[in-house]
Amino acid sequence: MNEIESDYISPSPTLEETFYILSKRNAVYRVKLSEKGLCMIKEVNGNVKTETIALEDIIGCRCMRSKRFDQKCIWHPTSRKGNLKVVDENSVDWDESDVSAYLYIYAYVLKKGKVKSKKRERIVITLRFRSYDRYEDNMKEAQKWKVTIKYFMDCALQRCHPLSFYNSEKTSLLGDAKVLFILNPKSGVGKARETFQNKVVPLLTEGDLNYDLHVTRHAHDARNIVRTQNMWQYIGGIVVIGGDGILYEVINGLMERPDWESLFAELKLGVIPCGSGNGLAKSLSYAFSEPYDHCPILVSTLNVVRGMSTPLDLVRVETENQVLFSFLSIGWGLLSDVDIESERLRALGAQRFTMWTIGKLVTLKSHRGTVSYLPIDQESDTPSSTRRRLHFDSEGDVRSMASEDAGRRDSFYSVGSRKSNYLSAAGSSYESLAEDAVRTFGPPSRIPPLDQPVPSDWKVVKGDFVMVHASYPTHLMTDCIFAPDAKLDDGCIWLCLIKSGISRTHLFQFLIGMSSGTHTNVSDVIFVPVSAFRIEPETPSSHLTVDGELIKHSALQAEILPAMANVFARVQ
Ligand SMILES: Nc1ncnc2c1ncn2[C@@H]1O[C@H](COP(=O)(O)OP(=O)(O)OP(=O)(O)O)[C@@H](O)[C@H]1O
Repeated sequence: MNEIESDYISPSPTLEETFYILSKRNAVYRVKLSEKGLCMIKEVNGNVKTETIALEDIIGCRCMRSKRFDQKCIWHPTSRKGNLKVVDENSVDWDESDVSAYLYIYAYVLKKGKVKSKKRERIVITLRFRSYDRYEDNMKEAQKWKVTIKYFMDCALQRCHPLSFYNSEKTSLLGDAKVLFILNPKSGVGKARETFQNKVVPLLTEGDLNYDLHVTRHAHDARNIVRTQNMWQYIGGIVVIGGDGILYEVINGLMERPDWESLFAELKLGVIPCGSGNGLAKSLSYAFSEPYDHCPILVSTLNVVRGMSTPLDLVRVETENQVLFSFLSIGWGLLSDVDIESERLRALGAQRFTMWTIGKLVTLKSHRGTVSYLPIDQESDTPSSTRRRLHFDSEGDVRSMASEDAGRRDSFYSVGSRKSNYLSAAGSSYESLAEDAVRTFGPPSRIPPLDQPVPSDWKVVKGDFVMVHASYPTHLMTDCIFAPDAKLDDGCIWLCLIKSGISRTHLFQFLIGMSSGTHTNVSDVIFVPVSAFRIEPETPSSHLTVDGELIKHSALQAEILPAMANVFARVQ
């Protein structure tokens, strides 16, 4: 046994079978299945070659039977069309003369190379079982392999989420839990429906995912759905097919439920990027070194089909008239103005941001106000991995918090009812949330209310600002690595301040540098990790955005909620 083989097979393979290649004389495949994956040892005229498929690259398998008589290959290591025709094991359209059963195994393996040529490549392995004279017996063998592969995949999921909901008796197999997909047909350039049908559904079928699809009919539809429907039936997760705006709706809709805490602890959230910015989808792939740029939809869908998740920081945002929850960014000034004002160029996709930024630089505006923040000393502060996740009781009190930072329990209840902000988008209808009907739950604040001064250990900067922007994951958009050192659950808000004295050269360097992450060191740019901050604008001269969505202009403060959500990601 060589090194690769022993690595894959130790301690011992669970299933092992020998297959013959009819088209090649004297060629034999020994296929072994263990909890680490598949190991295929090919022997041709005494030469031995070993190929392996790691379990984490396998997304599913299906049992089939033949449709036509003239099959000859026992396995196809590529997606090339052979002359093998098969039908589902339950189909009536089968060839009675062939007693073989087939197992199709679907895997997406990483093709390594230079950064740009790195990609995930589809591999379909077809095993033909025909040792017995009766189809039923051969199918039993194929089923045995299928069940074992599914069992190993389930064990891997269990190892990743040992304390999950599924440990209870409610669901026997992790992989069987249902996923809700919420699709925004208006996101990005308006191609989400086609993308879902052509690129996502085939992967969901291969992964045998149990799911429901909801296509939004208007803005706030997603928010209403997750607030009012039984989300416990979607314990497999909630996945948006759209941009960051639709995920923002889902997160805020969940926070409007009395059972928000247990849902955030159990539910996995996901995004299939069809928007213009797609900041979170890119950040998730970047965090796990996945080749996103080559095929964003494939990489993001694989995250969902595999079912693994990782914790994600959220941010609690309080304005004078509402409490919101954010996963991506908060902005005031230049970048927010570009985001909102370039909406009219939506048909251009992500290009709209670049074009509008150039225009804004010609007539650069500044905005008067005060920005205060509580810096994080990264040397001495507790690393994220050892931070406790806070727990809240049904009244919003913090249970496991130390007494010196006891929660300000009623900060969000004072908000009472809140009017919704409606963004206009051509061709859509809008449905208002009934006033008084919606109440924001979610974790309480641990910082002083907006109408009280900030504590003495906060830093205060007054004056005219070109922009104030904060991000928690790395990427604001696919091509904008705004917080290069961010981790998904580092407990940091990465805050950037640019005052109006900055030269055009430095501002230009800053904007260009955002695509590579070098902007953080440009002169006259303050870039600092904080756990909370406050913006008090003096005049409503600029847009205020949360996760790229426009909110009513007002004073605002934000604080980090470490590891508040769980998101689908390529966790090993
Ligand atoms: N059916 C619909 N018609 C019109 N607007 C909708 C519909 N469904 C959702 N919306 C709204 O569309 C807005 C934008 O959606 P989304 O974030 O999916 O796309 P995007 O703005 O192109 O992407 P990104 O946020 O990444 O830039 C959201 O604020 C959402 O409320």
